[in-house]
Amino acid sequence: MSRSEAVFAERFDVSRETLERLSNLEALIKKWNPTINLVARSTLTDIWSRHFADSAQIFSFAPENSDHWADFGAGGGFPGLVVAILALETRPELQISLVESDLRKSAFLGTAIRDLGLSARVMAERIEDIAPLDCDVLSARALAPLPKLLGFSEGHLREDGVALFPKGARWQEEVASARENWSFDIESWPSQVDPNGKILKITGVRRV
Ligand SMILES: C[S@@+](CC[C@H](N)C(=O)[O-])C[C@H]1O[C@@H](n2cnc3c(N)ncnc32)[C@H](O)[C@@H]1O
Repeated sequence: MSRSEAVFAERFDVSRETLERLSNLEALIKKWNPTINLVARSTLTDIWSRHFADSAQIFSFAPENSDHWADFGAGGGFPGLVVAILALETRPELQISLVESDLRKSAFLGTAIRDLGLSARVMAERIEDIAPLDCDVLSARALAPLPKLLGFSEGHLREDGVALFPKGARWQEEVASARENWSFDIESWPSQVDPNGKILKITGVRRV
């Protein structure tokens, strides 16, 4: 086991099977990345601490009784594929929808789901075009500023649902800007991978 795998395993207390699936995902990302740029090349040597840990911390903030998780702009599968891997053993009933409009990236997501034996569906469409998802957890990493994310959540996130958005150093500006048109409750936790970042947990989203 590599040092980064060992650190991840200790931090998130996951099984050997989960580690093996994450290792297989790492290999798939490295294989596909030169052609479709799933993650920044500079982070390829750091997939466990930059991408897997970031996704796993988001998973840890979701309510345990949630039943439908949607990841918007899933890209190379962060956090959505990692959520599907972590859910496989701990929450096998969780329905997972990965929305990704780029056809090559959505093909990658489909291949990863099949090869790793995961349970998730890929929607190769623009968020603006999909039918209401009726999800109770919505995540999006590196997709858009908060006001736009709240617009995306409208019509998809249940009234009592939870949005989980990792944000960087300017998160407070994004929250202030979102307050101009939206009312919501917010909790935030320091990100374990970005010293200036936060994980935002947003509930009770309504237009004002
Ligand atoms: C910067 S990438 C982030 C990918 C992934 N969430 C991550 O953190 O590694 C943003 C992704 O969102 C997708 N995307 C952007 N706008 C979208 C839209 N309107 N509907 C669906 N996907 C979209 C892009 O194709 C891209 O893969």
